[in-house]
Amino acid sequence: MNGRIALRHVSKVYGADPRTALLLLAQGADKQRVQAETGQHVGLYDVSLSIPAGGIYAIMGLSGSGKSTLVRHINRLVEPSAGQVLIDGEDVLGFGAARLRELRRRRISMVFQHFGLLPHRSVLDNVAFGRRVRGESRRQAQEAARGWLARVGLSGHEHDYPDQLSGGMRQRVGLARALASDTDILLMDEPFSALDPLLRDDLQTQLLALQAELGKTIVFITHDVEEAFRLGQRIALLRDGRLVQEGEPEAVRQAPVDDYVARFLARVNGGSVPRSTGSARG
Ligand SMILES: Nc1ncnc2c1ncn2[C@@H]1O[C@H](COP(=O)(O)OP(=O)(O)OP(=O)(O)O)[C@@H](O)[C@H]1O
Repeated sequence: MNGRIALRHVSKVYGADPRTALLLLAQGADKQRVQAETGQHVGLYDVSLSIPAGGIYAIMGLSGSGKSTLVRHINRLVEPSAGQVLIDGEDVLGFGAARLRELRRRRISMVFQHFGLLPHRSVLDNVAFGRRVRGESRRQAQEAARGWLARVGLSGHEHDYPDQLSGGMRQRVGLARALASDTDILLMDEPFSALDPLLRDDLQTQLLALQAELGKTIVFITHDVEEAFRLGQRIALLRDGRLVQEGEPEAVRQAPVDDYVARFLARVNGGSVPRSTGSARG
């Protein structure tokens, strides 16, 4: 089964000669060796996974493990060195410029860690932006934007500018903007990482409620295992560009495939490190 989004054997090498790097990787070299021998950076290697429609799929891993690289393949902000990226069974690599633009405007929106707001536009115009780009009238787009700002608790701030808001409020604007775009897929790249724990908890609760109500397909990157387990209906763990384990949180928690995963999971196991099973994924 494909799922809404599927990656098939996706590899990404940042550098001028990905073929040499891919050959080394196929021979069993790791990311560090590829870098030492070719000077190139491995973003991802041979990642295949399937993201079901209508749930939150959490992607976790340490810094540099390839999380952003993976997610940016979905809207083709990053082009793979090898492999396929499918949305509803269609390979987005085959899309021409016009279809790609449509994909980004109508199907997929993105929320970034550092908000990505337009500094010289009001909060209202930031949230309305995606709808304006799609050709909606200013009045209609602003009306929808007002509704989403109310949903994330920001009524009364429509005419503020981003730099007048706290980090938590800016992130709510980012979320409202993505929701206002009315896309069925939401990519969220460490959206809550810069926030203090209480705010973070609050936004996680809000995201879970919104997802349950709206049924969007959300791909959520985090380096925080507790956040991944709280939000994800499925989780994937990356290490050095490779997918180490993927599945439902409880299944992963009960049966980590190796000691690395077991140590990574220690925090959601009350500090104890479960024994790895050494079994297959999932
Ligand atoms: N534009 C780029 N040019 C060269 N190397 C890159 C580029 N983008 C990412 N990389 C490398 O690819 C690897 C994966 O990076 P990526 O940003 O996807 O990881 P990440 O898990 O999202 O990290 P973080 O949590 O720090 O954001 C890293 O080694 C990184 O240095």
